[in-house]
Amino acid sequence: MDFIDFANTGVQLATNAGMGALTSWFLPLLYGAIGAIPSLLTLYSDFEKSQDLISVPFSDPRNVYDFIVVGAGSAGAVVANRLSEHFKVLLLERGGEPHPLSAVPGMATILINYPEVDYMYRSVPQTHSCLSLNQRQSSWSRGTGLGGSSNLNLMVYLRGHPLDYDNWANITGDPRWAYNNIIPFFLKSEDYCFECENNLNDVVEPFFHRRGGPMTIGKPSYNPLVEEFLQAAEWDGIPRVDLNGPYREGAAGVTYTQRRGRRWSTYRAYIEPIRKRHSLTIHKHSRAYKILFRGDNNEAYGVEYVRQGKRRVALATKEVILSAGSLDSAKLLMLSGIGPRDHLEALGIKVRVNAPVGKNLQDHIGTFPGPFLIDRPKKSFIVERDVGALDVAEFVTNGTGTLTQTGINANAFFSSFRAKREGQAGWPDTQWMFLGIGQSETLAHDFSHAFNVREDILTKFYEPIKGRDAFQYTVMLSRPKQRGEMFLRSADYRDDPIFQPRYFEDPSTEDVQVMVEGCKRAVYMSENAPSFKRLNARLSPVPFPPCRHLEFRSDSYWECFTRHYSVSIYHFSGTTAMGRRGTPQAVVDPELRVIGTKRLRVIDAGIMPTVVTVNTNGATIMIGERGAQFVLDTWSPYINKNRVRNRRRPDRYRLG
Ligand SMILES: Cc1cc2nc3c(=O)[nH]c(=O)nc-3n(C[C@H](O)[C@H](O)[C@H](O)COP(=O)(O)OP(=O)(O)OC[C@H]3O[C@@H](n4cnc5c(N)ncnc54)[C@H](O)[C@@H]3O)c2cc1C
Repeated sequence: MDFIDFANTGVQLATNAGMGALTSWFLPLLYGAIGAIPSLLTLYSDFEKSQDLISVPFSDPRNVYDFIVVGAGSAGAVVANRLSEHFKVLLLERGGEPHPLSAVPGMATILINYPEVDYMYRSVPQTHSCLSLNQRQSSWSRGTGLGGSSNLNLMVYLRGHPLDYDNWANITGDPRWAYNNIIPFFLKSEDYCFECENNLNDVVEPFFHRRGGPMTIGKPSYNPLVEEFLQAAEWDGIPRVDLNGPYREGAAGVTYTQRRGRRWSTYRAYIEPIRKRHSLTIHKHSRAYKILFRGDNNEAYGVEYVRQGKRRVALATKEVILSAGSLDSAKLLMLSGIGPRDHLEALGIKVRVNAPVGKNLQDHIGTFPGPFLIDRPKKSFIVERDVGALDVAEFVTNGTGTLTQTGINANAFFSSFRAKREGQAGWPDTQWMFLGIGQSETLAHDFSHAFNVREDILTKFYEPIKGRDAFQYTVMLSRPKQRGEMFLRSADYRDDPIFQPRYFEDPSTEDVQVMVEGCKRAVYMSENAPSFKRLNARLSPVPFPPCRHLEFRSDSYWECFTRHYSVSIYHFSGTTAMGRRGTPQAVVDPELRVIGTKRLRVIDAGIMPTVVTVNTNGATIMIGERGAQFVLDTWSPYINKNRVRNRRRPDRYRLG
């Protein structure tokens, strides 16, 4: 019984008991339930871990497979599925089962930054950004368990701009990464919910969508203020488009990885349906810490890992594939002797390949201009008003209603002064995520918890307007110029790496100026577009506390605001960048093989040579599909000889 079945039973009982009575005591119950989240998470994860422990055999079984895939996240789940259609695959995953609460989109922001579901990495203290964050450290969340960060993310599904991929094709010299050539891999994964289109004015390009793939994509049934936002964007010159087709600039209501209102993680899409597949073995609670190599040409033949506290070795007769995410695949490579020579030698790690691992680290940084107060009541989403017993019932029984949204309701992409000056007006470098959320009681606490922002500052900023209908934006720097880097803290795999993003440290200071322009444009549009004027939308009069000394709304105010209230949008990439062999940034070649080794690939968000200009999950799933196909093409002569195909296990999934 999953969470939804469990909740269904509860709702049935509650309905029988009389829904009116339920509604009156629901609010205290809701707050109680939110307060109990840490205990619920711990209880579930302890239980799940001990259940898994029972399944681990005492003696080592023969641990030999065709392929070992390390990490079952957005990309790894795809790779394990596609390869195990034809070959014996071991999928190693550091975490366990996805937490049942993660199925509820309305819980998404609340669940971030708990150790049971999130590795909770932190950047080093920043000097030009994140100034109002605790210790000036950006929160670098990473999802754990089967599904990885696709269990924890805010579910926005966007593929990216055509030029993102044409640029990759240029960098790699490989036309297979050009937009037109990767579209089939987006389509391969997609199960587009055409019937979820709930706004007649939205644009959908049917040619760029299909039904029937594993990954269901669609629009949530509840999307506050989105039509007003899209009309405002049009008024401001940003047309309505299908943001999952080709566009120059454009805006659209949000598309989520969602089926029947629930989160549709890569676990749900790619792993759950094939858990009985005979050729797939899953070892949960299994953390890889070293790749095994043999010979002078660094041929990978296995992985050392710790499973439920015990050291294990697994062998791969064909390839080892790292899909541990951009931060952990890079870490694993460095621990195994592939990385910058000086750095590895300083830690006493034997260098196999001197490679720029961790050097090209990129992320998207965001800030939150607003809130914009509105006069029409009940237009925005306010949790204590808009989530009642009936809403829970609606979600559980129909998969509709207020709980089907994560708080991000629409997106728009446009080009800043810099993009225009550089002749790239058709390749947007700024994103607005539109948040139709009002000023809930717990907003300061929730944002503080999710993004590591100082709660005292957010309380002063949001408290005076508590309970008001409102909306706000996340402005995101889609094409940052600055690059960061990551290092190992030590040669001990248990230590978190050191992450230095260097947000806003580009010598030109234009990264922050692009953000300032995005904030000012959001204010102008929100206060002047007719669709928002009808709601009397206006910027809250409360200035951001650390920037009080500056003229409110001036350029210097917005720069201060952006430097203080800046957070990671969790789009870490580029640490194991693909490129032409022999070029300084390349860690993997265009077929994702680790340069300087044999039988070793990286297939995850780390291979992006430049971060896509949109949220990264969609691109990472595509990388999983594209990468898996490279592997299958390499080993195609063996495919027909393989008999494991399509056989199913009698039990739920094989233990051991
Ligand atoms: C809070 C949050 C919100 C986000 N919101 C969005 C959004 O709305 N839309 C969007 O497009 N993108 C979003 N993203 C980004 C997106 O989810 C990621 O880019 C994407 O999931 C990365 O996929 P991946 O396969 O590279 O890594 P992951 O999905 O992180 O998978 C890595 C997996 O490897 C496992 N692992 C790590 N180390 C080891 C090891 N040593 N041994 C074994 N297993 C290991 C991990 O447990 C994990 O399961 C968000 C991310 C976060 C964290």
